[in-house]
Amino acid sequence: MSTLLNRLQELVAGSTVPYLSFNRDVVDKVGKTTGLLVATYVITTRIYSAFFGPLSKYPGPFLAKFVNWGDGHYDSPAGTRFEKLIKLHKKYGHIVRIARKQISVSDKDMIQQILVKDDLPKAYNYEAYQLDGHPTMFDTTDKEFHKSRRRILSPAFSLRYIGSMEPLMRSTTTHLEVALSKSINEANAEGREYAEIDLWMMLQHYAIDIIGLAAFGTEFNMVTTGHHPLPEVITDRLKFTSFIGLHPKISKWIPKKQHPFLVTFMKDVIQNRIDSGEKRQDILDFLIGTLYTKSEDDRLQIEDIINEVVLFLIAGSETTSNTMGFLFMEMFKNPHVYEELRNEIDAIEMEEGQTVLNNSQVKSLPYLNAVIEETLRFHPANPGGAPRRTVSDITLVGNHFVPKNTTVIAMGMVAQTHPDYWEEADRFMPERWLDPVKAKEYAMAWFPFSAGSRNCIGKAFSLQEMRICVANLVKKFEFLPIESSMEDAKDRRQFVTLGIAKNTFKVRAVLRT
Ligand code: HEM
Repeated sequence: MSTLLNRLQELVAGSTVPYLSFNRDVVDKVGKTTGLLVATYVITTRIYSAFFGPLSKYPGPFLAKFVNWGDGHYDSPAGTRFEKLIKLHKKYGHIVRIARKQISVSDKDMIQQILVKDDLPKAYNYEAYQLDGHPTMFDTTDKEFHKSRRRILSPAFSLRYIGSMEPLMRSTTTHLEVALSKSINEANAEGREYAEIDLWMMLQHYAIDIIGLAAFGTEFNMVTTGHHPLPEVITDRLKFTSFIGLHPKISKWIPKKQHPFLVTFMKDVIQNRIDSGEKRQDILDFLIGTLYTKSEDDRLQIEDIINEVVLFLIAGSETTSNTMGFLFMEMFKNPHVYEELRNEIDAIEMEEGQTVLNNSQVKSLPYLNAVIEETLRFHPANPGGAPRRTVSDITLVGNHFVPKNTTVIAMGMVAQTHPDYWEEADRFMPERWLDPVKAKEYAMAWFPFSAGSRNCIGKAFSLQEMRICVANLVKKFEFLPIESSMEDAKDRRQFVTLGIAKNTFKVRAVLRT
């Protein structure tokens, strides 16, 4: 009783010291206990998930069992994440646990299941690409949203429509030939037998000119003039986009706005198109059409249109030009392939008055198609795989259980070079595609354009462009490798699209007579 009285007297006298120290003790104890409980919970659940959880049976790097690190973890040096994943698959097999809640899969049937049969939605890291809160057809993770966008844009990729793109592909090919011939003639005038040209850059300019015309009827003239501010801004964006895509956690804190130059440029293009009332039936036309649609769900805002068009410029340029660059590299490494292709193309005569081979002359050339397919097998534009997420528990072919909320990467690049599915898998061998029965079988393990509802909408477009460009270049020019360029080009990097570290590939070019 007297102690209680003493305490009361202390408090009344304003001495709060004992009171506070009593509280601090309690707080300390509660804090420590809570901390201990949380730590115990985290450690126990991590240990459980690492060694006993449903993903524990899948092999992978030891630390990956515990940490849910982002894709950036494997991306050192920058742009080489795909090489790390390939190595992990070589070491651990078709299913690798690459992070606590992430697996990478290279079994062809499982990939078909993930992308086609189960059609799993895209993983949330795609959202890092979204600008100003306006998702595009490529980066949305919402299946319904995607369906509606794809429906709007599909007509721009119908075979008939792509056929109508042919004249612009042929005229851009003519520009490319003129630019190349000019360099060669200048070199000859200076007494050199050949011109040294940057084939990589020339092909990039070519693809940008084509997609600029196809997407919104704008002539960039990159092939002729060598520069235009819009593609240059887009190239910068691509590097930024690649970084944020790999580091989605950091990217949450970075404001993601469309580049002001792109906004102003595109707003002008859209406004001019609306004011002129011109109907070009290009991608922009289909997008502008949505501004007047009755259905509110289908009505896009200007920002949506800008982001979609920019997406097409990105998705439709380096993917295609870099594939053609790799194709020439492979032909330099395999001269018999170059010779075979040249023979096939030389057998086609130019028609009276014709200066450029057209699509109907080249679309069914077996060897040309085989060389393109084989190039895409070794150098797919997206070698880092397609990340998807499980929205419920699933069982992959062969009874491999994968729980809900797991990121599953469909690692097509590994499947399409795996000895389980390919004879002489490491050899660049276009001939393998010439036997229709075998080709059908191989196609089941070939994913350069992905598969399922999120496959590449531009596949037919890019194939047509590559056939026309490669056939005409092979027919009219002789390209010869430069050893140092070939050596440099071995360093491949993926910044959204697969490319080469130096972004330049010099070759010697001669006019064929
Ligand atoms: C060699 C050329 C090309 C290759 C190898 C290629 C490859 C791919 C791949 C693998 C995807 C899926 C990406 C993912 O799941 O993250 C994709 C999607 C896409 N591609 Fe391509 N692409 C090429 C050319 C083009 C062209 C020329 C265009 C446009 C004209 C284009 C437009 C798109 C779009 C819009 C998507 C997103 C589709 C969707 O989610 O519905 N691509 N492409």
